[in-house]
This record gives sequence, structure tokens and C-alpha cells, in this order.
Amino acid sequence: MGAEQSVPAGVEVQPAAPATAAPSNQPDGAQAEASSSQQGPPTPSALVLVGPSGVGKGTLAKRLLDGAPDRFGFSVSHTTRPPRPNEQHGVHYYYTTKEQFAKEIGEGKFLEYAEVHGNLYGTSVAAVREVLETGRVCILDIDVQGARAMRKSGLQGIYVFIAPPSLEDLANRLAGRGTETVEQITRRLHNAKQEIESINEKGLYDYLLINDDLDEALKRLTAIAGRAALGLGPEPGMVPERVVLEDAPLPDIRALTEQQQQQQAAAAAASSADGAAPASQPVEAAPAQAAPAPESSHAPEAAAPAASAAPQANGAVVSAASAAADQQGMEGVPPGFEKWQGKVALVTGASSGIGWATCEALALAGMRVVAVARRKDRLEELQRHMHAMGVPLVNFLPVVCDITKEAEVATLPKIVAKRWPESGVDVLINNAGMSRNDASLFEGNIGSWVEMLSTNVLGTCMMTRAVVQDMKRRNSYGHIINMIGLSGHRIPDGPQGGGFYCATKSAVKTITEGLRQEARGAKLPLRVSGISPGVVETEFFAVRAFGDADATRKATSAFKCLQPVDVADAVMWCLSCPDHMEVNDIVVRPTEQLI
Ligand SMILES: Nc1nc2c(ncn2[C@@H]2O[C@H](COP(=O)(O)OP(=O)(O)O)[C@@H](O)[C@H]2O)c(=O)[nH]1
Ligand SMILES: Nc1ncnc2c1ncn2[C@@H]1O[C@H](COP(=O)(O)OP(=O)(O)O)[C@@H](O)[C@H]1O
Repeated sequence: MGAEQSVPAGVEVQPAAPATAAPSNQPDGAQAEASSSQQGPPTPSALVLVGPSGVGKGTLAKRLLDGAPDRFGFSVSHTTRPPRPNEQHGVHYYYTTKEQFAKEIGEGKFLEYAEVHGNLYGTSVAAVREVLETGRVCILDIDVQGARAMRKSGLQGIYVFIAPPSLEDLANRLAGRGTETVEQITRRLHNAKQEIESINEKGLYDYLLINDDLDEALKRLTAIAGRAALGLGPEPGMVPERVVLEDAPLPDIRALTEQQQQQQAAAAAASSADGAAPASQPVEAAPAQAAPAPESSHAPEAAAPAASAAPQANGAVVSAASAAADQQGMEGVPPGFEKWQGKVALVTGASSGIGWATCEALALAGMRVVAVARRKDRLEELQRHMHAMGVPLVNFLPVVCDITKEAEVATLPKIVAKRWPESGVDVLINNAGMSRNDASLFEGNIGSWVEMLSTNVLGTCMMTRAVVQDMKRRNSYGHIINMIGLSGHRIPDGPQGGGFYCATKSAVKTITEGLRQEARGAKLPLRVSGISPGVVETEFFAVRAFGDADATRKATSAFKCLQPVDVADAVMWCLSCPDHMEVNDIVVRPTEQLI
């Protein structure tokens, strides 16, 4: 069902085009090349984006808006659908009830409204006016019915239909977004076919834009939006005379899910056939290259295809974030943490211990998690663990990367952007760190010194640099947490040769404070924290003893030590603090630990 209204008084729209206007994609029906013949500054018009759910309208609109907020504004619609975890009232939509929506229809509040995929959506007069009055192009993201109604209402603008390269791609994107259940995705795909048919309605759209490569699509849309900014009409002939739809059956989202499960099982079988690498001998990542290494050699994508969806027990695809939103006060989501739901956290040293526990806590609380480690088999195991915990694999990205290799670190933001094009790393947990027991200052193994310096100090710095550069590029600053360790504060085993390791950790402490000061100096809202745990029961001791599995037991049997999850809890608390509060260092010991 769709509805349209005549333009309510007070909205400044351009002279109404009659509902029966000649198709504007025909030369004689094109809007006048308005401002070229007018005096004064151009009058920006609307840019109406239409296309099936999951095609990338929101992503493209956000990129346009972020790129030039002074030229473009978004018409925030009203909807009766519940907010997704990373959506904000007044930013993505005004969320309302059916009753209120009905009341406001009666009051003539909407330029148009429609029922789409079972929910009501509407464009209010105020939403469009607010943007146009500031002299910016008003971007609308509306459905086909809304576009028809807008054409009739006379809102002058450029109407762009955004199509997917194929229904298969669309299905993958919808599944990859992880915000809908299997049933909801199936319904959206079913509707997509009809929506795509609307390309053939003469005069409805001015442009057909296929969103295949996101950057290419953005380039084309930016050019089209530029015309809207100048108040120019569309170029003629930008929609083909007739679009013939491939007669392909609708992709079956449940089958896609099953396919993904099979891929996972195959990957698991392959990894056990290879034989697991011993803990101290990580699977080698692709050799570092001057140019970024191929991404496929880093991310074990076979086990987690970019657009995969993990089934829940009930067969639904629900992101941990939406599950968290559904169950308020859910265990594992500290108060204040909601702001991170749907955002991306990158954790180094994710293959065991604190890194593993932190990945789990972040993912269960609704973050997208990039788990970085050298050991591919351990990452695959973590992935299976995440799956078993009910974390949708679309929210999990394992990356085999050696943080001491500059070229590998440099590829990480690109790998993240490839998986989640509209995102980047919002939270960095610099957890990877190691020690060796042959590093005395009298007669230490220089190789062990180099290893500790490279991992604990340079690795932390290179990761920080890569992520901060990416945050700068996106103009979006989050939180960096460094695992300092109690050894950054004192030397517990100096006589036994532990001084060098502690020196690297006290460097991390200083670097954490230096980073904080740099952020303040640059007036960036980046927050920086350190966490300094005492003895934690992890593989740390086995690595220190060059793979002696018994070393951990020996080092942790004197008293009840901290558990990785205790430290993950500290990470969660750091992140949950209000924006005005920056936790700089948390020192935490097992109760019985003396020094
Ligand atoms: N007619 C109309 N459609 C809208 C409006 N706001 C959003 N829509 C459309 O409603 C559909 C569902 O939107 P949404 O729930 O955000 O899901 P998504 O498109 O899958 O992200 C999309 O086709 C939107 O373009 C509106 O104000 N009016
Ligand atoms: N060209 C593209 N290639 C791959 N993925 C894309 C592309 N454009 C968008 N996406 C992804 O597809 C998903 C759906 O995009 P979204 O903007 O939410 O769609 P819509 O607003 O049209 O429903 C998102 O996860 C987005 O990152």
C-alpha cells in the first residue's frame, strides 16, 4: 500500500511536475537545466535514492553525507520498525508507534508514507524542509511507492534507482549485514524482484546506478549529486529503454547459510588434516611485501565468507548486537557499552588467553570483532568457538597477521574496510605481547630481545599508527587500549633476568601516556587506556619457556591467579565509561600476589 499527499503549505518545493509528466529520462521530459539560466546562487534540489533493501542506499548516502556535510543533508524518515543496534533516533530514523504514526498521517505531517516489508515509513514535511532550507541537497532513502508519491507531490529532484549486480549479491549483502532474520531477508528478497521491475516504469527514475564496486558507485552518485547541488536536472537517457530481469530463482537465504556451514566444516577438516602447528611456531602469514599483501592470504575467508550468516538455535540470523538490544540488561553487556554495539574492535594476540577472552566478551556484547593473530589454526578454533557461543560469523573477522611486519599491519584497515565497507576500526586492543626466559642483561639472547621489542613495543606502535591513520581518514575516533601489564610498573624477577621484558612493558606504559598526550595535543576525541594485570593464567609462561607446556602450571599454581576473563572484564569496563571519563591505567593483581 502506498499513499501520497499534495505538498502541505510551508514546504518550499519547486513547481510541481504533473503526475503525468513526460518521462524525465527522455530528453523532452528532462527537468530544466535550472540554475544555469537563473540569477543568484543555485537552488539545490532533492536526491531521491530508491532500491531494494540491502543494495547499499544507506552506505552510499552516508558516504556522500560524510564527504560533504555542508552540501548534503539527509531527510530523516519516521518508521514503526524497531531501531537496529547501531541506529540512533533522529539520525537514522524517528522511531515511532503505529498509533502515533496514524495520528500524524491524519495531521498531514507526511509528504508521503508507505508500508514496506511490514512496517510503516514516512517522509515528513519538516524533514525535507529542514535540509532544503539550509541550502543543501536533501537526500531521501525511500521505497518505490514513496518515489511514485514524491513524483506526484512535485518534489523536484533527481531520482536514482540503485540496483544490485545480481540477486545473489543482494542476498549476500543482506545476510552479511546481519540485521535481519532469515525470514525477514527472504521477504526483502522477494520484494526486491518487484522493486527492480519498477525500473521499467517510464518517468519514475532519472538514473539507473548499479552498485557493484562501492567506490565506483560512489563516484557516479557523487557526480549525480553534484547536479542536484547545482539545481540542475538529470541528464537525459540515463535509464535504459527497457531492463530485462534475469529469470533467476530467488536465492534461498537458508541455503546460503547451509552452504556457509559446509564451507566451515571443510575448512575445519582441512586444518586438522594439515596438523596443528605447535604454539610457539605460528603458521606463517604471506610474506611481507612492499605493496600490501593480497588480502586473501591473510584472512581465512574460506572459513568465514564475507557475506556469511550464522544460524542461531532457532534458525534465525540475528546479530549479537540485535540480540543484545532485544534482551535489555543481557549478561555480558555492561551499562554504558551500548554505544559500541555494531562498531568494530580489533584485538591483537587473539589466539589465546586475554585476547581470546576479550574477543569473546566484545562479540557477545554486540561488537564486530577483528581477531588478529599469527596462528591460523587457533583463529579457526576461535571462529568455531564464536559460532558455538551464538556470535553471528558476519560479526567476526579472523585475520592471520604478524604485528611485527609493517606490510602486514598496513593491510589490516583495508581488510576491515573490505568486510564492512562503511566501517573501520573503532576500538583497538593492543594485547599481543610476549616474553622469553633467555633475555638476561648479562648474557641474554639478542634474538629474544629483538623479538620482545618488535612485538611488545614496535608491534603496538605500528598497530596504533595504522589504526589512528584510518580513524583520521574516517574522521571517527574511538578508543585504544594497551595491555601494559604489571611488569610495566615494577620488575618482579630482575635477578633472574626479567629486566628486559619489563623494560618493554614500561615502554608500553610510556607510549600509552604519550599517545594520550598526542591525542589531547591534536584535540582529537580519541581515548587511550592501559590495563596492567598481574599474573594471569595464560600461555604467556609457556611462550616464555619456549613452548614448555608445564611452565604455565608451575608459574600459576602458587595461588589463585587472574583469569583471562577477569582482564576482559576490565577492558569492557574501560569501554563502558562515559565519554568524559578516560581510564588511563587499571592495575589489577591476584589477591594473593605479593609483588
Ligand atoms: N516510502 C518510504 N520508504 C522509506 C522511507 N524511509 C525508508 N524507506 C524505505 O523502507 C525500506 C526499508 O528500510 P529499512 O528498514 O531502513 O531497511 P533497509 O533498506 O534494508 O536498510 C527501504 O526501501 C527504504 O528505502 C520513507 O520515509 N518513505
Ligand atoms: N558495492 C558493495 N559491495 C559490497 N558490499 C556492499 C556494497 N554496497 C553496500 N554493501 C554492503 O551491503 C550491506 C547493505 O548495505 P546498506 O547500505 O545497509 O543497504 P540499504 O540501505 O540499501 O538497505 C551493508 O553491509 C554494506 O556494507
